Amino acid sequence: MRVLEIFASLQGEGVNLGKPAVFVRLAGCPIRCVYCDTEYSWDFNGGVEMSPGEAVRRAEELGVRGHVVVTGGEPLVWMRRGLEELVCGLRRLGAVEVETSGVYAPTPELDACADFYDVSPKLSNAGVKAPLSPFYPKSPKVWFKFVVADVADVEEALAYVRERGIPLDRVMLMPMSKTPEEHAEVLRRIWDAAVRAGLRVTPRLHIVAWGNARGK
Ligand SMILES: C[S@@+](CC[C@H](N)C(=O)[O-])C[C@H]1O[C@@H](n2cnc3c(N)ncnc32)[C@H](O)[C@@H]1O
Ligand SMILES: Nc1nc2[nH]cc(C(=O)O)c2c(=O)[nH]1
Ligand code: SF4
Ligand SMILES: [Mg+2]
Repeated sequence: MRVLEIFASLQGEGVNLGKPAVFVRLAGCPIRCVYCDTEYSWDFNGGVEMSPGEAVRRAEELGVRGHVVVTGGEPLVWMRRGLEELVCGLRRLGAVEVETSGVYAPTPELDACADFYDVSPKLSNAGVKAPLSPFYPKSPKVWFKFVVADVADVEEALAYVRERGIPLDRVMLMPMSKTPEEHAEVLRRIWDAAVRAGLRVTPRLHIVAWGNARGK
């Protein structure tokens, strides 16, 4: 598999917000959302070739225990090519959270080792066709994060979850942002709409602290 970066940071988003964690970012994404803050991850030939065992060893060397985040790119493109071994191996460091668009259902072998799925379904603001796999609304390990930039996006997210029977307490709105200024501006823009919709909001801690810096 091709690994872009392995680093220690705080989980900046979602249900595990604020937890110290090791991040393993895999290369390659075919989805290409217009707002993507990680465009450098799209290239499938990016990063370095690494066995799952070697990636686990490097993650372990960083010394952080308790939580691991596997992300990308779209990490699930590596299913049956090492992702299952990686996620199962990383469990000796702590709980493993997989960040995914939700387009691909996990293999049973991946599902056996993943503790959380942090699924970010694509609304019309992503400008792509990326249908959600029916696996996710039914899984007890799933939390959804919808990237929103304005009131219309919040309303679209609410309609999206209602249509699919996704429980509202599993859903979070996340401000579309790459800078602290944009983060604050979008939060203010969506705040009242989130209250009206009854939807929880997750900030993006790393964006507030560092902007869109690599390795944070
Ligand atoms: C880079 S993606 C990698 C995982 C997977 N490809 C996905 O989209 O969930 C990690 C997270 O960043 C979010 N994200 C990407 N660009 C963003 C932006 N400009 N503002 C807010 N969230 C963004 C995605 O929605 C996703 O939750
Ligand atoms: N601190 C921090 N938290 C994150 N949570 C999910 C991330 C990702 O890019 O998938 C991410 C990231 O890039 N940085
Ligand atoms: S699916 Fe994730 S990594 Fe791929 S373009 Fe969209 S936000 Fe970026
Ligand atoms: Mg990120």
